[in-house]
Amino acid sequence: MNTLFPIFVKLDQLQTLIVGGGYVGLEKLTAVLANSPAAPVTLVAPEIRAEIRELAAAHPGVTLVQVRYDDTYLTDKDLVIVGTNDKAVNRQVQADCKARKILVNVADTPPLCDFYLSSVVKKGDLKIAISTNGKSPTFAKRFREVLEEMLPDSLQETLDNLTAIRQQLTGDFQAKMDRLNEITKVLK
Ligand SMILES: C[C@@]1(CC(=O)O)C2=NC(=C\c3[nH]c(c(CCC(=O)O)c3CC(=O)O)Cc3[nH]c(c(CC(=O)O)c3CCC(=O)O)/C=C3\N/C(=C\2)[C@@H](CCC(=O)O)[C@]3(C)CC(=O)O)/[C@H]1CCC(=O)O
Ligand SMILES: NC(=O)c1ccc[n+]([C@@H]2O[C@H](COP(=O)([O-])OP(=O)(O)OC[C@H]3O[C@@H](n4cnc5c(N)ncnc54)[C@H](O)[C@@H]3O)[C@@H](O)[C@H]2O)c1
Repeated sequence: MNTLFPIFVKLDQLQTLIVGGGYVGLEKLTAVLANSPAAPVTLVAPEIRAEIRELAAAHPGVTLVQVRYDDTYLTDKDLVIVGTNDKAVNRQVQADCKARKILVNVADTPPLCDFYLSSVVKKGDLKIAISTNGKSPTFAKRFREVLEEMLPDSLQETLDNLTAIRQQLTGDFQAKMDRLNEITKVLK
């Protein structure tokens, strides 16, 4: 049973720390910025890949700190993603986060994660997050590609129309709900 509870997090209102500046750091920073381009993110690592520097140059919310991790970088952080090539460092960051009740993702080490990243399908305002419960990230990626292909670009127009209708509807809560359910029946 997949007991993970999906939520959509406002990363542009939170402080995120990424520890590690290699391929994993790049992958996770890319995932964060693809969804929340203005998110304040600090990335700390003694070596930082050139692609990460390019991303940081294009995203003013990103701060790069070229030093080894120490726990002072957890001050005022809400969310941490760690993926260094030193397992002892990864474990230490996880323990430091637990002590401070900060949610942490240890990339590639599911038992140490408080949350997983998901594959994300985007069509305008519609966003679908895919989890395989950690069973196969590759399946999640492929399924994202299938859904991206399947969903029409016109979906945004549908959402915009529904927003307009939603704002114009009068009556009590139940009446509005009934009307919106009636209008969207065609989707079933
Ligand atoms: C969805 C996505 C989001 C993202 O990272 O942004 C994501 N992994 C992605 C890709 C990917 N990751 C890996 C491969 C190589 C092929 C393969 O192993 O399948 C590929 C494929 C590729 O890159 O093509 C390696 C890998 N990943 C994990 C392990 C450890 C293990 O399984 O034990 C290992 C083995 C490491 C090793 O061998 O040492 C673990 C996790 N990876 C997760 C998320 C979480 C579960 C998500 C779920 O429930 O499915 C979880 C549990 C934790 C986490 O990292 O958050 C992103 C696709 C984005 C997209 O394109 O849509
Ligand atoms: N790259 C992948 O797709 C992938 C896939 C599966 C598993 N992994 C595993 O994930 C780990 C990281 O992979 P990678 O490809 O990003 O490695 P990498 O060698 O490209 O980068 C490692 C990063 O960790 C940083 N680092 C090391 N010690 C640190 C410290 N004390 N504080 C802060 N940062 C520190 C380094 O400076 C570097 O930026 C490895 O153990 C690897 O085996 C990677």
